[in-house]
Amino acid sequence: MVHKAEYLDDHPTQISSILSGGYNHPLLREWQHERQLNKNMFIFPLFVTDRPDEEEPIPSLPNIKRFGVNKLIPYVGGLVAKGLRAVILFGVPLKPGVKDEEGTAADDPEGPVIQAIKHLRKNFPDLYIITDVCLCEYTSHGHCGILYEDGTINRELSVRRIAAVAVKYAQAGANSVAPSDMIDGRIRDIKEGLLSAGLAHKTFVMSYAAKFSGNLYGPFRDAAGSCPSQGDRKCYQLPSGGKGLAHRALIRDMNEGTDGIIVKPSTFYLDIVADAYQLCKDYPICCYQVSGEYAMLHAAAEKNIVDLKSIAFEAHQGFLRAGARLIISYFTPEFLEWLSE
Ligand SMILES: NCc1[nH]cc(CCC(=O)O)c1CC(=O)O
Ligand SMILES: [Zn+2]
Ligand SMILES: [Zn+2]
Repeated sequence: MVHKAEYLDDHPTQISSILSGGYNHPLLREWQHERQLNKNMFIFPLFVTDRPDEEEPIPSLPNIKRFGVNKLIPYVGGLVAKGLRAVILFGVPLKPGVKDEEGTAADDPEGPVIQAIKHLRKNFPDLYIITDVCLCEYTSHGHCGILYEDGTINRELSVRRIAAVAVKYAQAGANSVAPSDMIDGRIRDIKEGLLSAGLAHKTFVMSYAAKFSGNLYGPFRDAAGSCPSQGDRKCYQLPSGGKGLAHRALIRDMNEGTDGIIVKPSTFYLDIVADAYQLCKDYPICCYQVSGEYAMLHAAAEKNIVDLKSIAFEAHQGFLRAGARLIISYFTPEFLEWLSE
């Protein structure tokens, strides 16, 4: 067995152990990045409500607010001026009584998402609009699909409904649809729906292909009011130890015709991101730094355990290192500033 390159035997000074010459200058340190963080990689999550004048902070998500359409446009305008390229929309229906078993409100033409798509499209023609597609914000039970009487997911009805919602968002002007339920077969139904609607050629299907069920979605569920009233999502979203299952889910969504791949959460799942980079090498890989990850970094910064800006760079550089090309991040407004400095 060989532990040492042969030529080193002639060099007792171990010249190959001297690495610091490669990073002793700030510019050199940047040259060591295979890829640099860039404004065009960032996708900003927006919570949109059906109360047009609402602008409401979310206590567990520092600096993030829920917006009604009237407040959304000026807010997004400020970010577009700083270089924002893409957003992902999450609907938050607040009107009492709109939630039902089937999530009917998800594609209500007067509902928050379709209204937001239309206003954003009109005001910012170049903004790339992705819509999260899920039923959990709209169902009375808070699950991501339609349920059988025994509370388990009715796959057939769920994916049909999710596909119908995705098509409505694309018809309203969304550039991309991102189904986040993880129910088998929804990518195929969405693609077929887009094809029948004549929209498949201009809609990017970005699947949450490896979405793990876990402890990091709490602040989001506060923001969106989408916590399941009974049970959890463990029967349709992956167990945290499920590396093999994650691979199979990535392959499933590629076979069903997805265009892009999201891995979520990110920081605790960088091995899965790296695996996706190999397994889905012909697809753009997107990391979603979820609400819990974001909130934890803020909490640590408030306790002076970390410096917020440095830790945010470190985390996001980790996503790129693992193989991500896109990042859904609540830090997007900060990065638009930081990357301008
Ligand atoms: N299914 C909807 C959805 N899409 C993205 C997130 C979470 C994002 C975050 O925590 O920032 C969720 C919530 C969930 O699965 O409970
Ligand atoms: Zn050996
Ligand atoms: Zn959901």
